[in-house]
Amino acid sequence: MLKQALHQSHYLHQQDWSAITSRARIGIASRKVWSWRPVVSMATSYHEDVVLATRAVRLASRLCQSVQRGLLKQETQTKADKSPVTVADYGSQALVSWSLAREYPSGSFSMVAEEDSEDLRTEEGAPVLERITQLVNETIASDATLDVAPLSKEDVLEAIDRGNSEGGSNGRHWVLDPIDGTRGFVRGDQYAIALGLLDNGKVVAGVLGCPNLPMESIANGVPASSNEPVGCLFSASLGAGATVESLDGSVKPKPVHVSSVEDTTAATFCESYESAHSMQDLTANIAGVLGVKAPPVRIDSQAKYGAMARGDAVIYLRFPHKGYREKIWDHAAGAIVITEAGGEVFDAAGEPLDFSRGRWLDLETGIIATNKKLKPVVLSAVQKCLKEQKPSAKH
Ligand SMILES: Nc1ncnc2c1ncn2[C@@H]1O[C@H](COP(=O)(O)O)[C@@H](O)[C@H]1OP(=O)(O)O
Ligand SMILES: [Mg+2]
Ligand SMILES: [Mg+2]
Ligand SMILES: [Mg+2]
Repeated sequence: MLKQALHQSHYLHQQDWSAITSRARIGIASRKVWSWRPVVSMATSYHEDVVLATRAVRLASRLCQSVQRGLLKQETQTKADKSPVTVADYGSQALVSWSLAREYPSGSFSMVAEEDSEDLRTEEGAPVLERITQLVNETIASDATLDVAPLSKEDVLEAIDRGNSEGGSNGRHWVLDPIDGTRGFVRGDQYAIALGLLDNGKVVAGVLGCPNLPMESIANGVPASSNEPVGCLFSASLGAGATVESLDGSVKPKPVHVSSVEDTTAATFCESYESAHSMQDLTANIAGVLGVKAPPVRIDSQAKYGAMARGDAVIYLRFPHKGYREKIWDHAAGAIVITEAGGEVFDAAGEPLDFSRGRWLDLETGIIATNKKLKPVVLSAVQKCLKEQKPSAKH
């Protein structure tokens, strides 16, 4: 409560500041950009936030790419919830947090992020922290635009822990999954650095860095080799559409749109690579009811949302096993990329995802994304299959 009250008072203060200086801020790249705004409306532009988010995600992507290239077994730990976490998860979170927070007045930055520094503060965590700090500093040093002193281990811990916000329905909060799809990352497959922005409980901007996603369509699976660059960056902000560009900047942003397929028999669907993350027997039933003929495109992480936003697949079905609670950082960036590309993301009741409730998403069984035309028929197939599911397998 106290935190929220403090946040709100900053928020009000910043409204005044923003009104006075908004004109001066536009287009000045070398100056610090504070981008507080009073209310969510179609007239509000989140362009500057997307610029900041893009810079942060690119920086973190470089660290992740470097770790994935030389991934060593001892660089993977298992968290208490049995999900793997690597030095890259921590390093990515530290870099995004550091990169964004330096643009904000002290104490006014809020971020809801997956990782925390607890394990790194133990004796066992000391060498891991050492390695993360080294990776963070190497990445910063490799960026010619950043002329800053190296971060200390304490700076890195602090940056990671800046992700401890509870989010909620008031004010502005960044939402970060530093590596979404850690299992895919460890396997050498798809993963994403997913960064969203909440304004009064609504996702208003999002950037998805997908270092292993080819710029060409993966409708027929991920090609083994390609002349197109690998590494995509999707971005979107409220009312401004969604774009894709190459992560390395060699291909400029171009608008993306979800598939316009209206006939489910011609539709393709995507889902988790990991069968432990989604009930693939249920999704196969749903696909059967819809008459989908093609086999699913199975890839890790929110890269699925990016791929869908440019039409590589028409439907995304995600039905975690009983007891799993979805987190906001696993969907915030992906959801706005899809909606700004003309699609919809909803739960089994047909409701849009509610990001205003804190760190978790409270939703009615499963997450579905598709185009607006197909929503009713997909929803009805989902509801039919859920009803027919054996009680023991139900959520
Ligand atoms: N048991 C689980 N069920 C569903 N999702 C999970 C489970 N464990 C981890 N996840 C999260 O699912 C997402 C990736 O799923 P997928 O690749 O199947 O779409 C990630 O956010 C991953 O977390 P993490 O960010 O730690 O990788
Ligand atoms: Mg994780
Ligand atoms: Mg995740
Ligand atoms: Mg993660």
